[in-house]
Amino acid sequence: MKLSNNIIWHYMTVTKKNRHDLNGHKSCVLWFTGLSGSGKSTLANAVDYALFQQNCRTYVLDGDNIRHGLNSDLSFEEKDRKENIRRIGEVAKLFVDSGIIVSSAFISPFRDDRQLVRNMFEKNEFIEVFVDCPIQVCENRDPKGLYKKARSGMIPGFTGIDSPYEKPNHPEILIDTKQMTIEQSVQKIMDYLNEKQILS
Ligand SMILES: Nc1ncnc2c1ncn2[C@@H]1O[C@H](COP(=O)(O)OS(=O)(=O)O)[C@@H](OP(=O)(O)O)[C@H]1O
Ligand SMILES: Nc1ncnc2c1ncn2[C@@H]1O[C@H](COP(=O)(O)OP(=O)(O)O)[C@@H](O)[C@H]1O
Repeated sequence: MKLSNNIIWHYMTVTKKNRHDLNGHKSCVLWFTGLSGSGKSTLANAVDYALFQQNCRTYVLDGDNIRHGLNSDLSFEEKDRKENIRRIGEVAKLFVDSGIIVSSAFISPFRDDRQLVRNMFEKNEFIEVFVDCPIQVCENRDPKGLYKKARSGMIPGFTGIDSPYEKPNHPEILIDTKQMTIEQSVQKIMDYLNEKQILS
């Protein structure tokens, strides 16, 4: 059932294109997805910094941070993860509409949910970055001690242990953080943005 009837879209005078022209670059979302500990937050932060250094308008949306506020009512059950990603997709869309280059760092374990977000955007605006890293490596890194807790049964439904992660089939960018350094990864992403003429 549609909950909101009689709602009519109001078109604003300042367009997304106007904002791109003002900023000197286009806007997009770099959608980092991968296991906990794969390096999503590290890379989102590093790319954000690299872009900021080039005078780009940027922002990071990070799973842990958003779950402290906007999505603090959501759990890690499948239906709540779905709602988590849907809301972040909508927030990212607002940022992209405002001319900003968004780096989002959410596990976003389900293909359908990522596809739903992709469908919210225009062509070339949604850039899926698969932060690929074997679970053994993530578990060795265990930057927050969560794998240890999950293995001891303290966090039921932990992604990669007893909750699934569905790898992207055709990500725009694949980063193997077992093999690549943070600097190499940032360079690969910057090269992609330049190649797609997002930064010009
Ligand atoms: N059950 C379970 N499974 C996975 N992760 C868990 C869980 N419980 C808490 N955490 C912590 O929450 C962070 C993931 O939040 P996300 O919003 O990115 O998850 S999701 O996209 O809704 O699946 C995740 O952050 P990252 O480690 O940065 O990925 C964890 O720190
Ligand atoms: N090549 C790499 N790329 C990204 N992170 C790396 C890499 N090598 C080691 N790390 C480390 O792995 C950890 C990844 O943690 P984090 O970025 O919080 O991952 P996630 O956000 O996916 O949970 C950090 O401590 C980071 O310093």
